[in-house]
Amino acid sequence: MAPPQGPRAPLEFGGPLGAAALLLLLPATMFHLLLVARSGPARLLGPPPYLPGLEALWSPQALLLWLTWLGLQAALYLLPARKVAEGQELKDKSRLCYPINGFQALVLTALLVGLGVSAGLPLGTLPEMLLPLAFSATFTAFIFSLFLYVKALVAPASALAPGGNSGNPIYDFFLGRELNPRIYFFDFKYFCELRPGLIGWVVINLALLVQEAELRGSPSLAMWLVNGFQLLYVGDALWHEEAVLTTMDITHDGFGFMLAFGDLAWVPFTYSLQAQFLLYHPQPLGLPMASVICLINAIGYYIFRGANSQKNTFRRNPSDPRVAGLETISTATGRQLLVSGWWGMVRHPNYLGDLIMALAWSLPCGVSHLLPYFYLLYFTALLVHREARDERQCLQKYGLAWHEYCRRVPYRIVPYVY
Ligand SMILES: NC(=O)C1=CN([C@@H]2O[C@H](COP(=O)(O)OP(=O)(O)OC[C@H]3O[C@@H](n4cnc5c(N)ncnc54)[C@H](OP(=O)(O)O)[C@@H]3O)[C@@H](O)[C@H]2O)C=CC1
Ligand SMILES: CC(C)CCC[C@@H](C)[C@H]1CC=C2C3=C(CC[C@@]21C)[C@@]1(C)CC[C@H](O)C(C)(C)[C@@H]1CC3
Repeated sequence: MAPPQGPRAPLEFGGPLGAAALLLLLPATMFHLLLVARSGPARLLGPPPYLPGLEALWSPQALLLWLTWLGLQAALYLLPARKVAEGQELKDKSRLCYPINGFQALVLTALLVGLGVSAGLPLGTLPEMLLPLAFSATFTAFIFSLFLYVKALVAPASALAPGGNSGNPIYDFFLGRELNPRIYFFDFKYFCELRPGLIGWVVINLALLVQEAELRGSPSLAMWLVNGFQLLYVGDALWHEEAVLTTMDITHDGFGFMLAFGDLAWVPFTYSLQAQFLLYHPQPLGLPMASVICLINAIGYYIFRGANSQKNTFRRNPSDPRVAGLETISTATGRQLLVSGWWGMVRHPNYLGDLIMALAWSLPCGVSHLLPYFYLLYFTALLVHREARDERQCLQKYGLAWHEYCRRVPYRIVPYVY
């Protein structure tokens, strides 16, 4: 059994009390958003329109559907992959292998859903099941996190994450103890981060579009835009699946309730909020405004993809001709930091692009309600917090070289603002 690492890693998220509050607050916020999106006034701030009873939340059919979905995605994960990629080096100097077949899973899911719809599957009824489905996803995330917590008790110390091993069970349950929990080749964190939630988000959006078409004759332009933008985002994530192996979630964070709930419940049921809002609150959108919004999304995507690809290319092979001409700072670890190109503009250009896209996803919903802007607000808070965590880790890793980088590139996310 692995001993707890003690209080060496500083506690995050407000320690055990903060973690306990988040355990309740995150699911409560998700249900609040689901209820408010379908209510007439759609008021983000204020009490929910009603408190659902257990009969509105608990449905064996929804649980069965949810488990079938997880099973389908797990089966697609296990299919032969076009490539097997190596992850970052671990504490014991080994590297784990990951199948690169996420995009294939998206395409096969689309084919299966298409086949199902042509065989009479009532996709348009899915929006009515969102509440019990979200409840099933939350329930499974709790049970799954318990399993992960217990599994970590028998994991070797070298398999534990730097945080999440404080010895406080609530805090550790929330943050996650084991870095890469696996059963043989099946990596739970990698699977959850990119498959059931992200692909589920796209399917929920599509079901909302289908229901809107059934209700009003055809989907609105606003609904098309939201569906198109978010499909591009998910498709891009799965196309560049290998890049997720260098994100903080995979390389640093343990797998516990925060990520299990985030991946399985929060992403599909709250990231589809704009499409949910549009189904119940149709918004007029003219072609000129739609073109402006498309341009905003394109600019955001260009920055997001450019910055992420530049860093990934550089980390994989610094002498790649696409990045070889960029200016760098050497660090004591032997790794270098880019100080020109996207990473010379601000210290997190990828966050900037992501935030611009988040704005483009809300704009089709008009400006009469705050609710569709929830994602933008939450995402700004998430990225500011994430950026602070990343800066702490980089300072620890690179010391003086990081100070030099901050001096050369003073702004964090938005040039001349922040
Ligand atoms: N939609 C959503 O809900 C979310 C989306 N995201 C997106 O995920 C993507 C990945 O984000 P995230 O994992 O947080 O962080 P990043 O991809 O920005 O990775 C940060 C790491 O990049 C390396 N790095 C930092 N500066 C430089 C530099 N100048 N030169 C070279 N390497 C550098 C450091 O690691 P090292 O030096 O060790 O390589 C650092 O720890 C982002 O695009 C973000 O917007 C993130 C969270 C949620
Ligand atoms: C529930 C809490 C409020 C916090 C949970 C956070 C998670 C929802 C996010 C943490 C990092 C994420 C990433 C993506 C989705 C959201 C979560 C899981 C990502 C897969 C989205 C698509 C991007 O292209 C990406 C770069 C692959 C993202 C990686 C990080």
